[in-house]
Amino acid sequence: MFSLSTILDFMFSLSTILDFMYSPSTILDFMYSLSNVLDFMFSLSTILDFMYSPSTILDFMFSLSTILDFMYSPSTILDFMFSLSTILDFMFSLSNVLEYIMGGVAGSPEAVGPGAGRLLARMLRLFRPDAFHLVAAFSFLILGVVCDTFIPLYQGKVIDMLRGQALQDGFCYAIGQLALVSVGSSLFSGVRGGLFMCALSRLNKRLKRLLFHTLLQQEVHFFEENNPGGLSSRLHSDVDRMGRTVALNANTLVRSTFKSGLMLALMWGLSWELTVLTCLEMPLLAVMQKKYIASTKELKEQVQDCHAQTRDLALQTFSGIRTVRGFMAEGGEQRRYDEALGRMCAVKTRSGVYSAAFLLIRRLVSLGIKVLMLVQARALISSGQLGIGSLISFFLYQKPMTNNLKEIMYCYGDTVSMMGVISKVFSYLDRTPKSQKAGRLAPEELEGRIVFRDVTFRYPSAPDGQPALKSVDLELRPGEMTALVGPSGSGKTSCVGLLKRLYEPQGGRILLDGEPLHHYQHKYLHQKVALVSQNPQLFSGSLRYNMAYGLQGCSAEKVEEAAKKVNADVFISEMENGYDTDVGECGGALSEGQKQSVAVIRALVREPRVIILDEATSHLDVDAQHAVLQEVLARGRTVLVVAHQLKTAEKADHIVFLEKGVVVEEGTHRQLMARRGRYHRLKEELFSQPGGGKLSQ
Ligand SMILES: Nc1ncnc2c1ncn2[C@@H]1O[C@H](COP(=O)(O)OP(=O)(O)OP(=O)(O)O)[C@@H](O)[C@H]1O
Repeated sequence: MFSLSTILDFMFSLSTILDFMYSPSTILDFMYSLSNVLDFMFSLSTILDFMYSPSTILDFMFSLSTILDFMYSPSTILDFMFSLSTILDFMFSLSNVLEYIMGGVAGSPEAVGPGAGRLLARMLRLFRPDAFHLVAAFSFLILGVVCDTFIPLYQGKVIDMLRGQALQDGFCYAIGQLALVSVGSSLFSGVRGGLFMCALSRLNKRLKRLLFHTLLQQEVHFFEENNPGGLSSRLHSDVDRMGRTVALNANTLVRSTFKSGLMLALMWGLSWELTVLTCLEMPLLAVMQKKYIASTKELKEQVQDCHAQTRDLALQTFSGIRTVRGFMAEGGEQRRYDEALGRMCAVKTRSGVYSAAFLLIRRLVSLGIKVLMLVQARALISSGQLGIGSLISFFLYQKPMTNNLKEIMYCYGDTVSMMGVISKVFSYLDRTPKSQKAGRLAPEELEGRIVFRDVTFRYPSAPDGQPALKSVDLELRPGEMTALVGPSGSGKTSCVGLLKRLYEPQGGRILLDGEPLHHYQHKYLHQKVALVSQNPQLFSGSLRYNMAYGLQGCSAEKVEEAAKKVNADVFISEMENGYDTDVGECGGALSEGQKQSVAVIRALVREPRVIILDEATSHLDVDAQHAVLQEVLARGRTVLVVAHQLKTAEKADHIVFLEKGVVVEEGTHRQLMARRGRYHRLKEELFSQPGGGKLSQ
């Protein structure tokens, strides 16, 4: 018998390890199966010990007699249960309060909105491609549950057999059955956990891919309205959370519901009176849970707001560290962060106190029901309607049964708390970009003539609704360099934004070779109309990757040829890895001038017909500036320069002077100076200032 017990011990520990390996994240599952195994091992070893070791017989008898004592003396039961569970309740409530105060709370149950069922159904439909994994997982789940549920029944049977002779004929058979269901329970739940994790990671991949794709399609204004940190967190943590919550909760819900049904049937067979009392607890707790969720909804929202506020504050400070340091604003930022932390702590403490009070009341209700059950059990045993083995079986069912019900309620609360996140993610997935859909036009020959005809444009987020451009008419001719000049805020950058279709005008049209911009293919338009800005955005990767950015199949020769034309090959050849040099995060390993060279090459390799230079060469040396201008103007290209420097505007063939979103003057430098109008006045003003020469003030 000893060796049999050792083999069983070994098998149980092995199956538990396998279980854990297959479902590492399902800690609850693991703990639950572990407790089953432990339960079984405990009862088995107790039974074996009982037969072979007299001292344990005494222990066992003592524990049995304690149970019997409880049955026959209600006052002891009450004393014991009150003292034990009051201590436990108090400790639990205290730890809960502390956990909340220390900031350990996350997630918030929100009231279920009318569309919650629809959202959930849609979320579940996303699992459709994983149907095979899910069917297999649920099959193993049901097998595991069946095994699980029969464990206490066999334990009760074995205990009942002990009351007769030392060894009955069916005793070994009953132990074999018990071992079989225990091993089956661990094995099936392990395989089920593994399959669920597999389905979940596949869903995560699909959902993230889809959301990233949808976000990439949105118009630029969307990214101005939603900060990048928030979007990235939706894409990563929210998608992870919603997948995990729905998958694990569906798993737990099915398992707990099926198991509860099966257990209820077995418990009803043992004693219907005790079963009714057990079931009383559930609706009471459900009503309380609902009330608690409703009353703390606002508080939970406040906790989330506070989290977002502190996160944004830290992000803003870290990303603007140069400004913070430059203006010695560390103290101010620290104060702002401390204040935000203080607000968060206060809200969390309030939320923790509510939660602890709820928990305390819930525990007291559970305790009351337990007392009633013990009183009833005593009456049943006295009248001979219930055997000790059956009562032990019933109690062995009762705890997991209560746990199942708690799990079902937890799943409900957890899923409800995810509704806000799920609906936000779906709202992004459903969002259609507000920009006009690009057409299919992609002519082989493009002259590059741009015409702004009566263009009026207002930024969607403009606070006062004032248009940035009002009835603008202008023409950019091929082979000519046109300069946009005007004071700060006059609308120069807005013209560039419209030309690159980052925004859509509300009135008028922008034509490229006589066709509205949105008639052209998206890829074609951005290849033929290239923008080089003063502070170009570089991405982590090599110089070559950044130069050919967005161009698939761009040859190394083409990149190197463009670099030579603008004298950039000199600094590249001095770098240890040449074109393969890593530019660092956001190009942090390059100087401002080197970044501008990369941006110019990035535009040139596209062989554009229209080039927009937004003070794009301000950090280059004179030779490089000259080389860039020559290359840009070659091949009859249309060039638009946003001129912040006077000398840049003077070089242009045509100057357009903007003020408050209106074209007030245009012509060559000579014509505008002769007219002695706005351009002339600005030039005079600049020359009268020390260090003058900058047009945008
Ligand atoms: N993203 C935006 N959202 C709302 N309003 C904006 C936005 N960008 C610019 N504006 C407003 O539009 C107007 C024109 O701005 P724009 O950037 O086109 O001027 P600019 O001539 O390029 O100025 P600067 O020379 O300083 O770059 C300004 O009144 C500005 O406040």
